[in-house]
Amino acid sequence: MLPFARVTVIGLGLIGSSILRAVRSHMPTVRLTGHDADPAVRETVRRLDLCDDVTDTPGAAVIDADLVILCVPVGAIAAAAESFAADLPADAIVTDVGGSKASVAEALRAALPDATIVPGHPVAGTEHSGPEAGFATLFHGRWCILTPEDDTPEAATERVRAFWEKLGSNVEIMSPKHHDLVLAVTSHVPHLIAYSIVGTASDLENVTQGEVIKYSAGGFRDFTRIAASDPTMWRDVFLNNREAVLEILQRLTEDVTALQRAIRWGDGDTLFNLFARTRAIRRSIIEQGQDDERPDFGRSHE
Ligand SMILES: NC(=O)C1=CN([C@@H]2O[C@H](COP(=O)(O)OP(=O)(O)OC[C@H]3O[C@@H](n4cnc5c(N)ncnc54)[C@H](O)[C@@H]3O)[C@@H](O)[C@H]2O)C=CC1
Ligand SMILES: O=C(O)C(=O)Cc1ccc(O)cc1
Repeated sequence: MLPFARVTVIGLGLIGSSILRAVRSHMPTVRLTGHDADPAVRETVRRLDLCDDVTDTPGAAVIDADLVILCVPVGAIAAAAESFAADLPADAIVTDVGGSKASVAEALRAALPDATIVPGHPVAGTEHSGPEAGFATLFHGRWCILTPEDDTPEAATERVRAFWEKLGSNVEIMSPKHHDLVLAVTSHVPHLIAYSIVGTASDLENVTQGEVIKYSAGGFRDFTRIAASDPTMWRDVFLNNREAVLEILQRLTEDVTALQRAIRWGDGDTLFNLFARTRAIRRSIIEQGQDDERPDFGRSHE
């Protein structure tokens, strides 16, 4: 028994197109409809034949949907939801994939006051964007976090859970506020660090005579991958998770200051103990199969 028969995806970039591909692959009888605000993206999705119908208007896309998934940058969620509000069937469930949750949940509720909404976030992605960057296995073995409201019918949350499990994900339920704090630590601040160090290195290119790029085979290269992530998407994430990101940045600043002091005073024990602890964290992530070095992670398209 499939959780949904007619699924509509609004926003057909990396995540939206990956969902289309994954539904085709895991639930081939589901009728798939897509819409994107950008006509060039709609054309690409038609050419790639990723869904049954690509509509030119958002209203036509949702008119007979039983699940609508918003896959747009979090700053565009309100406008995207408003654009189809008048055509949404009363019994449809609306979800999204935005990387921040508290402000997104509020925007969805304001735009769709009577709808059944189960906000979500697949914690799976890459630094690429657009419909050609998507792939069907993106969600395999990855967490998808759902943040239903207190009065969301449990049956609706369970159907959305079943949908993500069909795509190969593990599903966890938490409050939007807790999601935003956890993701600030594990994803948002790490991206900010990458953007920041690559920017600093680039500013220093005059001093280093081009050697930053030349010798970027080491750890710096990993930072450049993350810092190549979509500028619109990440601008919106930081503006929509301001409180948690600022809280974690404050903690990080204190910890970096402590390391600065250890280096200045030659306190090798402090440095060694931290590095040993962080090495163990990396090893436990790999043991849990949560790293990107899995053979099916789909990086072959890079
Ligand atoms: N990129 C990643 O690794 C991940 C992204 N996310 C979340 O997924 C969402 C989408 O991100 P990506 O797919 O990476 O971005 P993307 O840039 O590849 O695709 C976004 C698409 O949304 C379209 N769009 C923008 N405003 C629209 C509107 N009002 N109506 C219809 N279409 C509209 C754009 O034209 C674009 O094609 C974001 O909210 C992001 O936080 C979640 C997990 C991972
Ligand atoms: O590419 C990477 O390293 C990522 O961290 C992917 C990612 C980006 C944004 C999300 O909300 C979730 C996952």
